[in-house]
Amino acid sequence: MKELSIQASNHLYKVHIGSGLRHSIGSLIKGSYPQILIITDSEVAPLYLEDVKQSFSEGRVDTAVIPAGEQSKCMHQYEQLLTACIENGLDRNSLVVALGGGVVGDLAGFVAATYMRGIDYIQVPTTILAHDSSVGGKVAINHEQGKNMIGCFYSPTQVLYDIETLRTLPFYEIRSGYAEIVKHGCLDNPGLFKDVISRKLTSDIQEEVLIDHLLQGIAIKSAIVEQDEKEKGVRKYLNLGHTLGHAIESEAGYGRLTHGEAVAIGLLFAMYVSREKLGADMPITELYDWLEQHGYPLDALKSLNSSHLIARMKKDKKSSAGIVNMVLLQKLGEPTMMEFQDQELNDLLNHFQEEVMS
Ligand SMILES: NC(=O)c1ccc[n+]([C@@H]2O[C@H](COP(=O)([O-])OP(=O)(O)OC[C@H]3O[C@@H](n4cnc5c(N)ncnc54)[C@H](O)[C@@H]3O)[C@@H](O)[C@H]2O)c1
Ligand SMILES: O=C(O)C(=O)C[C@@H](O)[C@H](O)[C@H](O)COP(=O)(O)O
Ligand SMILES: [Zn+2]
Repeated sequence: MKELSIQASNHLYKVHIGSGLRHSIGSLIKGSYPQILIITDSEVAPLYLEDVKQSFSEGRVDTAVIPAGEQSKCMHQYEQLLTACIENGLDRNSLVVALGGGVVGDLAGFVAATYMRGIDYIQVPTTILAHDSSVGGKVAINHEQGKNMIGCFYSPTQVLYDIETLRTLPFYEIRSGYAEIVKHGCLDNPGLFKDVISRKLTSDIQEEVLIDHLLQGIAIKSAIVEQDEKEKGVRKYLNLGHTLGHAIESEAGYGRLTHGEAVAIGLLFAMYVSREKLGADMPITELYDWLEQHGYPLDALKSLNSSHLIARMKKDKKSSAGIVNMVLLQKLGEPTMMEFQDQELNDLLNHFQEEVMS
């Protein structure tokens, strides 16, 4: 089992990565909780809920299952889960277990953050993408007008990552998760970026390779989060590819593209803008070819209206007074921020479509 520690503002928590951990969640948890609510989704439940439930030998364990998919990161599911907390009699000594991908993690984390003004929760990630979402403490639900608009910073007390669960992911969820690994490489480890895009992803990636990529991604993320938990400065860099990515997700309709697919298009755009505005030498063609080879839906942008996308980018959390603030790269491994007015962004988006995406 591999282990990493992350220093949050008010506690230190560990990330454990290993094979088959789901069978030992109950015994790996630090502290004792008389009452536990496991929150998961309708696709993960038949696969892993019983294993996790059985791992608890003491305490009352209740479960709540939300419909799988991005649309569940919403006010309705949030309210239903709070009702489940109340009806199951959870109190301030109870624990929420978020068993699933980023949707369950963000939603269950937000429930834990707000129920009785905050109770403990642990993340039990089951997707590759959740190497990113399970650490750092950003928890949220979406609003029709924008991703993660309602949320807070609230770190888990532990992250228990059972690598064996990743074996049941469909291929498009593997590539979705890899978009955030590519992002982490672009931000702080050009070697990781180059390693990933030199590979052909398959459904049976070697376990050692996968663990190595996940650990490198988590290490990059946690180093940034430890410096700036509440995103006053350098944490904004973790949003590379998300200014356009989030606009695509909400404009297309939540769940039409996966988060990673939208971020992948956003990464290409960030590289394109970095080249145009900073003269940066960017591996745009290499990344494009790798994404295309793996079937990322690169033509999704064509069907979306540019001015609608810009309006959505202006509502991004990094924007201020309607001025869009994008993460760019001076070179691989050297992120920076730049502000954009609508017209310039509109021109860049149109040229990007013509020069890179067509
Ligand atoms: N909080 C953060 O820092 C952060 C970081 C990155 C992304 N996110 C959020 O994470 C979400 C995306 O997360 P995701 O990609 O994990 O999506 P997800 O949670 O929707 O999971 C993807 C799909 O895979 C299924 N699934 C999950 N685990 C499985 C398994 N082991 N085997 C088979 N199927 C499985 C799910 O049921 C779902 O249908 C987005 O809402 C995004 O905004 C948050
Ligand atoms: O942890 C962060 O900080 C990130 O930006 C990681 C992103 O991958 C993630 O998608 C995050 O939820 C985006 O946050 P948001 O504040 O832009 O909604
Ligand atoms: Zn993301």
